[in-house]
Amino acid sequence: MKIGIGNDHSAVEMKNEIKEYLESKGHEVVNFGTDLTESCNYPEYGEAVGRAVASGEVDCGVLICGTGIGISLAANKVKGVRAAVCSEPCSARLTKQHNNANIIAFGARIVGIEVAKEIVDAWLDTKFEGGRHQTRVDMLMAIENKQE
Ligand SMILES: O=C(CO)[C@H](O)[C@H](O)[C@H](O)COP(=O)(O)O
Repeated sequence: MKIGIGNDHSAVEMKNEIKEYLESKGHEVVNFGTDLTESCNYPEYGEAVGRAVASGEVDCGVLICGTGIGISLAANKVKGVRAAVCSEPCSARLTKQHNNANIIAFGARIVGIEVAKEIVDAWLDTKFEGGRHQTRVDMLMAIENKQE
């Protein structure tokens, strides 16, 4: 798979480890995050990965900031994105099965590297179940097209 990865200053080391881990499993990883530990702003990186996923430039995305929350909020502003913050593998598996999340996010200040790898594996190794969940995902995405 071609996977976009993004991060802010709080997650440079974890981004590098996850990128290397994914590459070791045969994935192509495109880095949209910062490689610097100087303070920066997570919306830039969440949006970049969100746009890459929504346009099809990459198949899916991994986002990491301090908590995973801010950067996923940014990605979820992009039409077509379903970014889910997960701090353990069970939720990561379920967000693919039920929500067909196309971006997984987690916090470098919340989970350790081994749990982060388990989260990514659980999400990548799981398939969307469709059926009743497709109805709900369709409803989710239809919210984007409603006029305010
Ligand atoms: O956006 C976040 C929280 O939702 C991320 O955890 C950021 O990484 C965090 O806000 C950065 O905080 P810092 O004090 O500027 O390092």
